[in-house]
Amino acid sequence: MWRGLWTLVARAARGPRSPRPCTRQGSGAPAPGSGATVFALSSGQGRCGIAVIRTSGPASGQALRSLTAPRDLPPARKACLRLLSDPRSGEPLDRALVLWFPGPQSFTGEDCAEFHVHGGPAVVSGVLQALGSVPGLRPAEAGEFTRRAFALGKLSLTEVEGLADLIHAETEAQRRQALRQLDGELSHLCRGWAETLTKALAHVEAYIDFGEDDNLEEGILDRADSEVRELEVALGAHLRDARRGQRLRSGAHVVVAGPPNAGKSSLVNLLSRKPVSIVSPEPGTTRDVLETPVDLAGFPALLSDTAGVREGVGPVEQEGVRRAQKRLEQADLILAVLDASDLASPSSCNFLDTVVMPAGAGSPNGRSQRLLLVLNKSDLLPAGGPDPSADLPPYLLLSCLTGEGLDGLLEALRKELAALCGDPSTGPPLLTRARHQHHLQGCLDALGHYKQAKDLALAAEALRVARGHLTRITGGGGTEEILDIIFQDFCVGK
Ligand SMILES: Nc1nc2c(ncn2[C@@H]2O[C@H](COP(=O)(O)OP(=O)(O)OP(=O)(O)O)[C@@H](O)[C@H]2O)c(=O)[nH]1
Ligand SMILES: [K+]
Ligand SMILES: [Mg+2]
Repeated sequence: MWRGLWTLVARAARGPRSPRPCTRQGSGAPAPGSGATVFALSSGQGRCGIAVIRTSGPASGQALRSLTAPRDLPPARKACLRLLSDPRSGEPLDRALVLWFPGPQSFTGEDCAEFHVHGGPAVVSGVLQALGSVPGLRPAEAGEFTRRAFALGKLSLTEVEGLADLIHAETEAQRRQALRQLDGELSHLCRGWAETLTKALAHVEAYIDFGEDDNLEEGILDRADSEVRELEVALGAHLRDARRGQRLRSGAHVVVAGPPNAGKSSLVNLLSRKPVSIVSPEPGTTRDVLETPVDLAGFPALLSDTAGVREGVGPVEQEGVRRAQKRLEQADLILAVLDASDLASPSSCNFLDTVVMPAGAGSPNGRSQRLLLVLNKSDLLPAGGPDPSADLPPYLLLSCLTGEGLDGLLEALRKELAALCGDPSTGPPLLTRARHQHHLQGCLDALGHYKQAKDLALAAEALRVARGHLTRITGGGGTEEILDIIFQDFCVGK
């Protein structure tokens, strides 16, 4: 009987289809293994000290031999100095380091070669042209190296996404998150969850096949139920965190708001270290929402400058105020700016009552919004600090003019953003894309169907659907359509 059960475990683990086919069709670039060997410049464009050109495919060894003298292959994975010359004319092109990576121990899993040449444009184009003349070689499409690595099982889909994010990472926190994803933490987690479902499915199928059999382990369906319950809790916890990884990838929305002339635009310019917004003593200078991507204390953010909130103004400014309010509703974090020397003015009081206080108590739609209150122009304050009669929530003092208080503000921002985006160096791996969130939710919904299923066949089917969602996160079965989207992010040579 136990043998019967383990056959089922194995069958369920294999699933209805092989999860990782070795060749893929219909995904833009030609399927790997189709015989073509590709080459591209993999380092950046332009004049540089060293440029790296690489090839991947069965003719890589031939390409290396055709361009180098002596014409033997260097030892695997060892850099060797070689004279490169054009195989057609014999003309010397460069003296360069070459590397030979026989498959499958290479980035793509295929035979690969690397040429580390001097980075001048003429050398690079000479070597690229020489490679193009070798039979069986053609230029690589954008992302084709990584695509081949994925197709040959060298990288999972989440690792591919991590690699794309690493190439585009602009802040420290983004780099940390991308590196963790590239290291396979998210794929590992998803595979573990999928295994749990495989076990639960095996138990249900065993009961379907041998339910009447006395030899079947007792409580086998209860075991499946408790596995599903544990998984639901784990998935729920990750989904609650879902927006954090995405914020870290694309930047948290930080909206600078306040009454006219409080110094909002001055603060935006200070934080972004460039003159993004016009600053002037005239109230109502900023009329539209101005967005600028910034690195705030190591976290990526999209900073929005907005029109000063006040009433009784002309139609254009009124529209600016309406847009400011709309943007406030979408903010992940509000930077509320008031003029410290003007706290008793009607516009300051109005802003405190309508924006600052409600944010602390939970916004109208029930979810509380993060807000930092900044009292700007501290240089204008008397020695005793801001007007003690103003009943204020916790605040930070700042002078955009002198820069005093900026360090304190940056530290407060770092804490807020770490809470919003999650700390990429600790804790469980984050879901970095809407795609991950979609499949986790799909998995959770299917587990709901499992619990409500009226018969065991439907219950088993629900588990298969749930597991299908998890395997699609890491790139198993039916992901062709998203491959193109993901590989669009890659440049030629990656
Ligand atoms: N003394 C002093 N003046 C400041 C400080 N910050 C800004 N200002 C001045 O305050 C005036 C208004 O600054 P802005 O940055 O244009 O203010 P704003 O809130 O964007 O104004 P609107 O866009 O019109 O709503 C300008 O003259 C600034 O030079 C500060 O810390 N100290
Ligand atoms: K102004
Ligand atoms: Mg302004």
